[in-house]
Amino acid sequence: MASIHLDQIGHSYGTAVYALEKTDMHFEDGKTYALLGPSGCGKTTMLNIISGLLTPSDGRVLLGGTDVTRTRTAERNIAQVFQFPVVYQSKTVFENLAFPLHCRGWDRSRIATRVAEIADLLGLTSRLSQSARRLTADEKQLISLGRGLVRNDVAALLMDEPLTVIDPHMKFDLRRRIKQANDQTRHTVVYVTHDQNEAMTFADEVLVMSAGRVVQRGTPQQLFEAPRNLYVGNFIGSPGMNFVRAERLDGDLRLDGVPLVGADRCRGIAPDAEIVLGIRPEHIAFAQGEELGVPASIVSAQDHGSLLVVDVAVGSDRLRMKVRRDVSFPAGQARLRVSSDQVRLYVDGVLVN
Ligand SMILES: Nc1ncnc2c1ncn2[C@@H]1O[C@H](COP(=O)(O)OP(=O)(O)OP(=O)(O)O)[C@@H](O)[C@H]1O
Repeated sequence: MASIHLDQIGHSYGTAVYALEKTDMHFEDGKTYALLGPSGCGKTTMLNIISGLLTPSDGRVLLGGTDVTRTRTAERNIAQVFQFPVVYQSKTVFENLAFPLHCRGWDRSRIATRVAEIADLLGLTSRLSQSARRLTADEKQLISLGRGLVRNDVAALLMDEPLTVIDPHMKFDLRRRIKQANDQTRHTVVYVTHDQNEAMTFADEVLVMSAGRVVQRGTPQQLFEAPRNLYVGNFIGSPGMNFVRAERLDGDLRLDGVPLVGADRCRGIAPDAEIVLGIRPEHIAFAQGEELGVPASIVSAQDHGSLLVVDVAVGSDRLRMKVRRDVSFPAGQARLRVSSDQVRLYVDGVLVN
């Protein structure tokens, strides 16, 4: 395994607009990273620069400290898994999984042991002697994944939306299995996805991208708890963070007249700055009994499985809150309890506290 360093990397596909703006990015040896963002934000461009499928317009790629910017993909000692299965149709499942190990000159018994481990992990043991041609698209993609995971001596494992063709029912289980495999091998993994669930459950660190830039990188918890700007707050979470303008009175920040955040958290913020409160739907509840709460009216409720997402109006603002199905709440007017310590403050769209 190796660290990956993108040293002042940038890329343009021949136009004035950079698909990947100049950036310096370090991926630690043995950690799992997700590149997360909407279509066209530059995830695949970054991945292809790491794999060598693309030569960057600017900067250098270092694998384990060695400059590989001009080194061909085949010589970078990396494993890749793509969106669609790449299998040798004429070979059996066993032969497919064994292929990368044969190429490295492993002996037969070592290959058999390692292939058995990976097949077990991916639930392919009973299929090992079958021809790959007969498998479903799901199963073929499992083989591609298996081939990516089977070598534990690669510098890095690069995956580009590898679960796209996988049946949604299997995705959860498969994510768990890939994670489990990786916890054993401690590959350096860079995983491209536009699915935040995939990114947040799979990666040690997530890089949220927008328009050719990494706008925030952090652990799933950091991205959830302290989004650096409104874009990340919106993008992470389902539904995303609520943003409402705060009223500033006697130093406190209020929502519809109710104090939410104390003056101590506004220290250093210009007195005339417009402060926006970022509140996660998970951090709003209905106030109980005599408890002081923010007055609100219920607009609608949507079913999200075991939870309801309730749309509420507070003055002229709309907020969404997540409520357990078994919590009863009033049909019209309500009062909201907001977890003050979880409220984030933004000025000019950027997190300040
Ligand atoms: N070969 C190419 N030639 C010209 N422009 C390209 C090429 N490949 C990508 N682009 C452009 O570069 C930008 C970034 O594309 P990229 O594929 O890296 O984004 P992405 O986040 O991976 O998107 P997706 O999830 O849709 O694959 C987009 O505007 C895209 O249109």
